[in-house]
Amino acid sequence: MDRIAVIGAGAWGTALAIQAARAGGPVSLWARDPARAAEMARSRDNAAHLPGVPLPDGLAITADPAEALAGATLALLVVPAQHLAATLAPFPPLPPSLVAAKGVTTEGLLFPLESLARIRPEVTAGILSGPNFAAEVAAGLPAAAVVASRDEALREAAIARLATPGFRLYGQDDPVGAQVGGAAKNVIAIAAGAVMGAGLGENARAGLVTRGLSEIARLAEALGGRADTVAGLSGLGDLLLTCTGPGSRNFSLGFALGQGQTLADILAARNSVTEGVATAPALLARAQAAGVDMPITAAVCELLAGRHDVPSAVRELLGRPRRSAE
Ligand SMILES: NC(=O)c1ccc[n+]([C@@H]2O[C@H](COP(=O)([O-])OP(=O)(O)OC[C@H]3O[C@@H](n4cnc5c(N)ncnc54)[C@H](O)[C@@H]3O)[C@@H](O)[C@H]2O)c1
Ligand SMILES: O=P(O)(O)OC[C@H](O)CO
Repeated sequence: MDRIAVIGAGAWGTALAIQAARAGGPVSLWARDPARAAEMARSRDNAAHLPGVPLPDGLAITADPAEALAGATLALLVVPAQHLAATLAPFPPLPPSLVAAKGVTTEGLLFPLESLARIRPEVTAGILSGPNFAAEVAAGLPAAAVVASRDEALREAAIARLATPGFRLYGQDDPVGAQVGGAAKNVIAIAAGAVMGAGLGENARAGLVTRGLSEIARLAEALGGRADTVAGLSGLGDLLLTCTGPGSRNFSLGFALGQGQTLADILAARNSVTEGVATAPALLARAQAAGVDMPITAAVCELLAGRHDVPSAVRELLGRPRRSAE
């Protein structure tokens, strides 16, 4: 079986490496900190990001990019969106790759495949995205996701190598729609959490998530993606998960904001990435550049910047002129 290199040993990279080992065949997992890589290799546990899940024997852990990529025919790039390009810049040539990060960069306003193309335009690439909490995938609980790439051979090879009956992968050819959905759902999840944390009720959340889906679809279409992708696993599916699952870091951050905690205090208590925080203003700027109205994203930006609290952000949203329903 072909070797998979997983680049990034946070919760999701580790879970995907476990899944790749479960699917059969050799797997390398690259962690950026050599001391952490050594500790993970010794203890067979990712104590910092996915504690208590044994790392399978077939999983080699290294902090050396060349060692991680040696012999790999597929790479999964699972570094947070803000750090993807800087992390990969010194790496040796990459094999065909799927990016599993979800976000937009503050610098350059880039979605993950755009970040990758800036530094490695020659790499055949796609997106792996869907409603997937790392801990559940690592535990082998059933999950589904999309492999979105314009390259059919990459889609088929990745699905053949990574899917199992419990991790169902669907190939599709709209990576733009998939990466817009994956990034933007983080922002809408912050909004949903804030509404719930402030006690505004289930009706408010359902309305917000539905309007959130609409604004994601508008942006995806403006950037060349498709509305049917946004209605699928990488859009609606992931929105459902992160706007209702308290295990979502974006939802729980919004919830804490809604309860009146400050952003600084919430972030200080975390050692994990909450992509929606940096992504919200970048997504809004990208949407504005494309002439797309994203009022919920704009409200989340105001909330994160401390310019509005939840009730005033909601009042502003409700006071907007109505569009016809979409
Ligand atoms: N955790 C999940 O359930 C999940 C599921 C699907 C997608 N994702 C996406 O996967 C990506 C990675 O998230 P995660 O949950 O695995 O991370 P995590 O929160 O578990 O860990 C943070 C990761 O960020 C890395 N990091 C921190 N600062 C960095 C820097 N300056 N440069 C490079 N790397 C740095 C750390 O080494 C670590 O690997 C994100 O885009 C996230 O949205 C996560
Ligand atoms: O915990 P979150 O909010 O970062 O969401 C994790 C995944 O993206 C869910 O699909």
